[in-house]
Amino acid sequence: MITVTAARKHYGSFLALDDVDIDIPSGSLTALLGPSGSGKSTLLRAIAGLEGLDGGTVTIDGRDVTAEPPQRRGIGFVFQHYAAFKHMTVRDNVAFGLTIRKRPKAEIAKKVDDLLEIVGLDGFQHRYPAQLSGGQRQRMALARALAVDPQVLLLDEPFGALDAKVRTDLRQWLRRLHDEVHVTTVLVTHDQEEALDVADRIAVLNHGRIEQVGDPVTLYERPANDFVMGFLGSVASLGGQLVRPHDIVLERDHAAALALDAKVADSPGVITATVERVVPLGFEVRVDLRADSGERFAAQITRRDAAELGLREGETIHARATSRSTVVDHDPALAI
Ligand SMILES: Nc1ncnc2c1ncn2[C@@H]1O[C@H](COP(=O)(O)OP(=O)(O)OP(=O)(O)O)[C@@H](O)[C@H]1O
Repeated sequence: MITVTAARKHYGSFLALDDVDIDIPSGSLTALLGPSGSGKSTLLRAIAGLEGLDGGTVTIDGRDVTAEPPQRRGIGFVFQHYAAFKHMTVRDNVAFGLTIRKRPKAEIAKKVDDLLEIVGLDGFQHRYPAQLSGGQRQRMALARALAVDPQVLLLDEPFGALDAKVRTDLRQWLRRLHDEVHVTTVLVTHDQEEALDVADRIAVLNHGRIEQVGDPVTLYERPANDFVMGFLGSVASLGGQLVRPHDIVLERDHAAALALDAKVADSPGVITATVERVVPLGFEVRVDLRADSGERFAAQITRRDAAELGLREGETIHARATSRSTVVDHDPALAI
């Protein structure tokens, strides 16, 4: 378990970490998610020991490492732009941490072979970093970080510089790798889809503070506040209330909309709106709407529902958030 308690960090007069408390369970893959400048990297670097804190403590498995340098914290680190040793082969790059620790040659050879297989780079041991793709280089970086059996693996936007398809492949690969090696992993990302896809816990940061920590489903379905709700998925403002676009049901008939089972607290009720656009998104359809009040919002419905409704631009429709709606929980007692 990594425990960060009351972490504070200033850069000049700017407060980058504002009394951050977080527990990261052993064996978890925890994502630090937040917008640019929210303090994710600063928190990760503080756990790594690459950034000193103005106040607060970091413990790893019960050991207070606040005053320890990075090399004594038992961590492996991978950055967005991994600094490989260009003049060394893949094999020697991965072996680096073991070589400087003067491990026996046979042990190093076995370990490197095992790791290259785990990261899917067996057969690449004699290549140089320049002869690898960006995704392969990041996998080599992970193998190198794992070589010294770290207690904790810290990843700062490791796939940030790669194109969308490679990113998606690599994050699924990371999830499988984590299931195999179980090392406590902390991943910094600003991409909510990436966090939802790979992490078993997500901490949402904003302005140097943690807004909420929880598993992806809890954060998506029971966000503690508007910020978390808006950051983890699309939102629509319906009668002044934030709801998920796919939790909005559309009816041609006002009475049918009123009859919908909508046990949502502070339900905005039935909103009468004009269809502005119908946008096919594949399996679903996004319906852009303008309420009589002038408020614009979007509903997301299946193609089948859209076909049944036979929606046309300019028509009037009745919208309601149903009982399945994710409505922000304003009760601070329930906020995690
Ligand atoms: N060495 C530094 N000196 C001054 N300000 C810094 C320094 N490092 C970070 N900051 C500032 O602290 C804030 C938090 O930075 P941090 O890198 O932790 O954010 P982040 O959430 O990781 O953002 P990003 O996704 O853009 O990397 C930012 O406003 C940044 O400009």
